[in-house]
Amino acid sequence: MAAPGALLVMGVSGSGKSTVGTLLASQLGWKFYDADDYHPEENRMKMGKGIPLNDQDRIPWLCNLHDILQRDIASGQHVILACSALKKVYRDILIQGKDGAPLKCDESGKEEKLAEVKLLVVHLTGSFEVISGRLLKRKGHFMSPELLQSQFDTLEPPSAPENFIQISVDKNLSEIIATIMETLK
Ligand SMILES: Nc1ncnc2c1ncn2[C@@H]1O[C@H](COP(=O)(O)OP(=O)(O)O)[C@@H](O)[C@H]1O
Ligand SMILES: O=C(O)[C@H](O)[C@@H](O)[C@H](O)[C@H](O)COP(=O)(O)O
Repeated sequence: MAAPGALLVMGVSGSGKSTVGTLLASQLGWKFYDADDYHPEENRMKMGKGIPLNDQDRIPWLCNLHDILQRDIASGQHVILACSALKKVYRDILIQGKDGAPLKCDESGKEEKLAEVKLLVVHLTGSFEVISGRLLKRKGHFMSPELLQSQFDTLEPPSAPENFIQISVDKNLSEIIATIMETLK
C-alpha cells in the first residue's frame, strides 16, 4: 500500500502500543509520539486515582494530537502515534481534528478546516487475561491496572470503512513488526 502519512498504534492499556510504536519508528526512521506524554496533568491524576477518563477529558487531548500529526505531515514527515484511541469518534478526531469531534476542541470558535490526516490504524487486540498479566508486571507507570476493565468496556474496535489492520498481542514483537511492515509494502 502507499505509505500513510501517519500510523496509529491503538488498543487498551497494556496492549503494547508504546513498545510496538517505538520499535517500528526506529525501523522505519519515522517520528514517534506517545499520546500518554500529551495528557494534561488533570487526566494523569484522574487515571492515577483509578478514575477512567471520559469524552470531555479525551477530546481536547486528541485534538491537540491531530494538530501535531497534521503539522508534521504537512512538512513531509511520516509519523507513528501510540494512542489508546478507543472509540471510533476518537479516531475520527485524530484524522479530522475538531471537525471529527462531537464537542468543540477549544473555545476559540475558529472555523477553518485543517487538512485530514491519512491514517493507517494498527489495532493490537488481546484478551483481558493476557493484557492484565502484562500490566501487573509493568512498573513505574501512572496508569492504574484496575482501569483495564473500563478500557475494554469503552473499546470500539475499528471496522470498515476505517483503514485498519488488527494484530493479536499473543504474537511476539518481531512477528507484530513484520506484519505491519508487510502491510506498508
Ligand atoms: N507482543 C508482546 N509480547 C510480550 N510482551 C509484550 C508485547 N507487547 C508489549 N509487551 C509488554 O507488555 C507491557 C505493556 O506494553 P506497553 O507497550 O507499555 O503497552 P501500552 O503502551 O499499550 O500500554 C510491557 O511490559 C511490554 O514490554
Ligand atoms: O484514553 C485513555 O483512557 C488513556 O489514553 C488511557 O488509555 C491511558 O493513557 C493509557 O492507557 C495509559 O497508558 P498505557 O496505554 O501506556 O497503559
